[in-house]
Amino acid sequence: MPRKRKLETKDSNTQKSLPVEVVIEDVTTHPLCLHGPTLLFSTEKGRYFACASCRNKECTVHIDEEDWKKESVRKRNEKYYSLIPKIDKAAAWSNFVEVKARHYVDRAFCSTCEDLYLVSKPSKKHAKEHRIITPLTDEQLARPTTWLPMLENDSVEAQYMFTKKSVTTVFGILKNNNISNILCIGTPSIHEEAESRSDFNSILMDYDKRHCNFYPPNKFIWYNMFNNYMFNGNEDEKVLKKFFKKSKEGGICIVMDPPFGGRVEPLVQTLKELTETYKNVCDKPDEGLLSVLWAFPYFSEPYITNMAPEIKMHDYQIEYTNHKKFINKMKDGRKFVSPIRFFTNMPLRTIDLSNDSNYKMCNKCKFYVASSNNHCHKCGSCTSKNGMTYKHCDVCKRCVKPTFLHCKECEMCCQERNHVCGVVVESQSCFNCKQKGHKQSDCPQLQVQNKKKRKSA
Ligand SMILES: C[S@@+](CC[C@H](N)C(=O)[O-])C[C@H]1O[C@@H](n2cnc3c(N)ncnc32)[C@H](O)[C@@H]1O
Ligand SMILES: [Zn+2]
Ligand SMILES: [Zn+2]
Ligand SMILES: [Zn+2]
Ligand SMILES: [Zn+2]
Ligand SMILES: [Zn+2]
Repeated sequence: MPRKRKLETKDSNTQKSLPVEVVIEDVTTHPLCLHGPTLLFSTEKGRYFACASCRNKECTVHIDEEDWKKESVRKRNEKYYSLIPKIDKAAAWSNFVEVKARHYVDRAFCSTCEDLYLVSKPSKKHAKEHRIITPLTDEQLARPTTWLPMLENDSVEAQYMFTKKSVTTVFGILKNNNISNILCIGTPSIHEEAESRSDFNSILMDYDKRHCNFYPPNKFIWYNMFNNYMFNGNEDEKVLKKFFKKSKEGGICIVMDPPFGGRVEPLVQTLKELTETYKNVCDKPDEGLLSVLWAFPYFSEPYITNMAPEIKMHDYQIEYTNHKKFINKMKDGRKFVSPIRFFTNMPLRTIDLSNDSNYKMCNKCKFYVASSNNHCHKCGSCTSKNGMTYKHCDVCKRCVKPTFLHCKECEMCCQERNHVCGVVVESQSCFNCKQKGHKQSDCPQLQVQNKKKRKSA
């Protein structure tokens, strides 16, 4: 009798083992929610439209695909045309100019109202309990990420800022690729740095609309990266197209750092749509995907390379200033290793880490890898993903984490600690699709293929 297998499923959108897929298609005909067009999700139980914003629990729009065909449902959804907020960028900019013209002690920002104002001339009364930040120097106005309170709602906006060192690494990579135009998606600290330099031109697209208080209308777009939605519509489309046109001659790169729980499929779709716009505007029909430097967890690698094979993962461990979870993990005394890596379609050899003693040049791979990474001659690559030194298993014919041991019963390498034969552990990945939580023999991908084969036979 076959042993009963327990499959742990986790109800998060981190794509660990949740059988929910995003259907990739044109979203402009989808129902709306306050965050722009919804995405179409597909599960075993059926397909439905829901908020595109990553794990947004506050947004309750949920419409079954079948119901969307009904006139009454469509009518009810129309209200969102007028409900979706817009921002007055011109007014925000003239306010900034007025505030900037005054002495720094007169400048203040109310974090509760998201309002930049003059202490001597408050535009409205800010209640006692409001969080006021004052004074504000020129330097602070130029770098709001250094003092704006972080939005730390982990599920939706989770803001984690790059350290200075990581910012420097990004600019080094861009320089090595002759890039002078940066489309910053969810990377305000890269935008700030670019704006402070004369050799770069940049635009920020972010869901945090507080940034509109500090930039002229052509430098910031209030944006949802999961459905490629610009809240100010046509006005923003023109701004983006103008930016693309201007970058026709110099190189251009998208530098993107999505919230960590974000889904890969809609993000890749966004990259493709932005590339299409660029190609049309700049009349470059034969260009491939725009250059991209995308910060994301290493365990997303199979999903990203599956959807966009030209995007490769580099071994650089991106550092953040305020990752609470990161810092907590360090309490047990172990050296903390950031799980965030760069994914890029630029040549990996252009990531020069010669000044960083935590990295070494692999002469076989021809790019920098973590010093702890070992080049495996059997696999033909530096195989570590998570910063540990992996070891090769001759039975599985691949390198595995050092905490794994080959189990004859399970016919695969399994986490050594607490291993129970037959129980598939969340952290184990399938040899076929690399997804976690099931073995190759249970791979849904292979089952679909087998079904198709059976049908055609
Ligand atoms: C992990 S932080 C990255 C910050 C970056 N490391 C930096 O130093 O500039 C995620 C960023 O994406 C933005 N963001 C969150 N959800 C978004 C969405 N749906 N669309 C666009 N931007 C979003 C956040 O406001 C934040 O700036
Ligand atoms: Zn206030
Ligand atoms: Zn190597
Ligand atoms: Zn190996
Ligand atoms: Zn093995
Ligand atoms: Zn599988």
